[in-house]
Amino acid sequence: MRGLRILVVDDEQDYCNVMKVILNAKGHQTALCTSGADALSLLSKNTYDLVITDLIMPEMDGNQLLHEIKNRYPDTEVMMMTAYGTIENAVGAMREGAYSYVTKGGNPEELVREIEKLQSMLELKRENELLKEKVAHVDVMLDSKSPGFLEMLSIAKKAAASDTNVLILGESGVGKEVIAQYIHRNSLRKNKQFMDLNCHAIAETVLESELFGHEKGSFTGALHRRIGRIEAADQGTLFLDEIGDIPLTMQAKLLKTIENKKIYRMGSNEELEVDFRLVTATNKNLEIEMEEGRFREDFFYRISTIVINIPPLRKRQEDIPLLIDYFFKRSQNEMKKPIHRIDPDVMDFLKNYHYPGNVRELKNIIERLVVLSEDGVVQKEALPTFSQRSKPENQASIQDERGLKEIRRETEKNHIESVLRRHNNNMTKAAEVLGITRRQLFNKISEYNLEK
Ligand SMILES: Nc1ncnc2c1ncn2[C@@H]1O[C@H](COP(=O)(O)OP(=O)(O)OP(=O)(O)O)[C@@H](O)[C@H]1O
Repeated sequence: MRGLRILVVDDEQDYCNVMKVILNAKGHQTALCTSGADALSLLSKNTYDLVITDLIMPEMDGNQLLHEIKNRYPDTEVMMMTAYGTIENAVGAMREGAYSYVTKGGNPEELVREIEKLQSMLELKRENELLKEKVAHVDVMLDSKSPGFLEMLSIAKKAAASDTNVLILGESGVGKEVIAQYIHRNSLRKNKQFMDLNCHAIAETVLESELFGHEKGSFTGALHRRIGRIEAADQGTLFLDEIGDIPLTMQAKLLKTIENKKIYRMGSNEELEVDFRLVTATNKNLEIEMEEGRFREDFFYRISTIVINIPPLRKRQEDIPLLIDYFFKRSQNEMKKPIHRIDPDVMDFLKNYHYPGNVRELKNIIERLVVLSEDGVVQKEALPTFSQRSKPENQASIQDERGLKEIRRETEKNHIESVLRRHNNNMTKAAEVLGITRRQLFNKISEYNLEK
């Protein structure tokens, strides 16, 4: 079991010191202070799982301290220490939210047992939260008939069993996060936290605070202490998506963290030990990023002990029918809209489309089809506009040689057409959705020769 972060509060310094020896010997991290005011000051800077406080102290007594703690830090548990003869007070404290009480000067085993009970309870609480999270994420489809995908899965499974850093590569929407979670679920860390962070387009200070956390007041706007993702991933898995987007300075900081397994929250001198497995992902070509000086080589070698390449959906055509079936079932369940007929043209399209947006695009198209279905029937008119126009055989837009202007015009035209259709040609509504005036919309309609 993971040791707890404990704060002992007692006006007798010697007693505090003895407690520290006992608690640290049991694997806990113990901090000490000799008054309620000092305790509150420490609590405002550090996080503790448990405060063990003497009941009788000058100025602020244990009950007052308990009251403050429960008000300000409801997740921190409090244990009362009480001398013989004041047990009633301690029982009263439990009514106020104290976890339990122990007799001061009694057998230390009593204290150790109480803390062990608390550890089990906290562990259970954490596992419960994780379980809830997992149920939300576990709904994926990894059956496959594609040799490339199956080989990738087998590498992922082997990687999961080790504790090495994994880098997942693949186009946008292929399921990099899905595989990161698969690795976590198949690893020894599966009962601990899976913390993820998408590093794309996050300002550097925000990214630093997201990763490392910060103390209250460490920068303008830091109104509260915040635990960073790295700290929260302790004993679990940290998944950093879009790793190719993080600035060089942050790469250097992360490299140091991976090597030392230690962090400081922003604005704090307290060194925190962290133990996590790092999984990263990107759709960028990191070799080019390194050549062009945007990605550190030493960082690359650290994070890429095992590299997993997820093939794009167009290279695993044989899996498309499985995924179609899976997403139809899932969408029907989620939306409570049973489907009993799918227009054969829709199926034909779904099976032959080249899915530049990969599994995400397939999933979105099917969700759309189910939303737009009427009386359990999926009509071909419900397909997105681009797909009604392009026949499967001319969908190879990877070799599209048109200029940007033409592409922009086509996208604009298709989008206006689909918004108009969705709103039954209601010009006011469509103009509002498109963010233009009615007059501008009229002009676009005549420019693109769209039928109203
Ligand atoms: N095998 C799968 N089973 C179920 N859903 C999947 C599967 N693969 C991908 N998806 C779904 O497709 C969407 C995209 O997946 P994911 O976010 O993992 O892709 P990604 O490669 O990380 O994308 P990006 O590069 O844009 O971050 C998600 O909604 C995800 O749930």
